[in-house]
Amino acid sequence: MSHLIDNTPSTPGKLKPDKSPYIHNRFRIHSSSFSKLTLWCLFFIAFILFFFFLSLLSTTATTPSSAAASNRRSLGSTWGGSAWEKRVTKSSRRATASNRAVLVTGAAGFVGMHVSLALKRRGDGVLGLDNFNRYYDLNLKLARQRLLERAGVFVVDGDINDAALLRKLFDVVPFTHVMHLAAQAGVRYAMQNPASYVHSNIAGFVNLLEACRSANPQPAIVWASSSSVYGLNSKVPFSEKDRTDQPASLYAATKKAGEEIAHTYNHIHGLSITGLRFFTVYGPWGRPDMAYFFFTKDILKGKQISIFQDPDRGTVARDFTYIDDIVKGCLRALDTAKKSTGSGGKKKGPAQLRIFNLGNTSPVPVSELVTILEKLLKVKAKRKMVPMPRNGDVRFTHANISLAYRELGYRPTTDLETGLKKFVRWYLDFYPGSKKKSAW
Ligand SMILES: O=C(O)[C@H]1O[C@H](OP(=O)(O)OP(=O)(O)OC[C@H]2O[C@@H](n3ccc(=O)[nH]c3=O)[C@H](O)[C@@H]2O)[C@H](O)[C@@H](O)[C@H]1O
Repeated sequence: MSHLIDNTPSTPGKLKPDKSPYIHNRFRIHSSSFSKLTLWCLFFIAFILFFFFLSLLSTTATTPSSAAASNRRSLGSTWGGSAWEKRVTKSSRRATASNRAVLVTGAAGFVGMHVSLALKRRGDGVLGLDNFNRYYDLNLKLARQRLLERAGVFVVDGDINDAALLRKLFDVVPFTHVMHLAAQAGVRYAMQNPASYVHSNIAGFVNLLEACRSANPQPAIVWASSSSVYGLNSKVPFSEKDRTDQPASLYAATKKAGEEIAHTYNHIHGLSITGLRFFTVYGPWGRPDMAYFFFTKDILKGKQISIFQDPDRGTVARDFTYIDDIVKGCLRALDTAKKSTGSGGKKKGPAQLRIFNLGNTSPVPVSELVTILEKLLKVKAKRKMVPMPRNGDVRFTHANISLAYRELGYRPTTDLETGLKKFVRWYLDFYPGSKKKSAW
């Protein structure tokens, strides 16, 4: 130890002069073996770095598989591999009587699940796609997925913003149709998370249309617009020819933007596109963020519910439409959709572009909805009448469905009480403890 102490500099940058030849020699011997060791270490490090950068280069190269891999990482889903491809192919295989292979986006969603089941039941090839986001209870989405799985519908876990995934799906399956139901829904949530509406309803929709226009053959597209596009329009009932340039929520604005984007892709690329304006869809397996759903939950819990009232004209009402009627409308839209005219990204001629209202044509005040729920649940609601907040809601919706009737043969048959009865039966079955906890 002493020699080391002896050689410590007394002045910065200087070594003390060597006093012993022994020490001097040892130092020389050490320093020469040290420099050899350093050299070898440097070689070794350079060698490792060389291979590290080589592997980095090969993973970031823009080959489809590496792009897919990086997309997968960034979007948090997992897809790919031969077992996965087999499931995709099997699910998309149509029965002999059908000539349709349908990609259903938002398949683990409310309308998506019902439409997928109906398509599968009649023999169409059906592949689901869903990003399983956490906007509402994931367990409900997973339960829908299990139901679909049992019916032979595979739901791919992925996002419509994942271009590589969409490319892959169209490579594996020549889809004849796309039923696009994936969206960020809810009119009031847009105040909290506007970006999610832009992400799903605009960026995601464009990404999907890009995949469709490049696909060969190009599929025909049927997609979910919304009654909310009528916004502040006061002319009733709402007809497809009425004004849709006064949206009352960002949700409505993104759906309206979707309609304009659809026009562009139809015009430039020859995609056949049908937009369906759904009017407040309800029923079994519904969305927990919707009023009829959380009213049921809160009434059973004995919690107070807020019923919105218009400060000027009182009644707030909706043209509530039962899920089975909506499903029939979706299937009719699919069956009457003409083929897209483009191929390989090039338009070959004018293509079909349609928009339809799918409503029930009989608006019901929200207070009446609550009265029906009270009767079905046998529990009195704790009502609080509050002025309708100006955060996305509109006072009234009422669909004119004559165009859908004429061209699709769409005719809704379920009144609100009948539909809610089916919803309540499902709810009590799905949440078995909820009735016992009620204030009844
Ligand atoms: O047709 C559509 O295009 C949209 O339908 C649905 O929107 P809405 O018609 O607004 O349904 P929903 O929220 O169930 O409110 C129902 C009624 O309860 C009233 N309402 C609501 C909440 C509350 O606390 N109190 C209340 O009175 C409220 O004022 C309203 O009158 C979808 O969510 C939407 O994604 C979109 O698809």
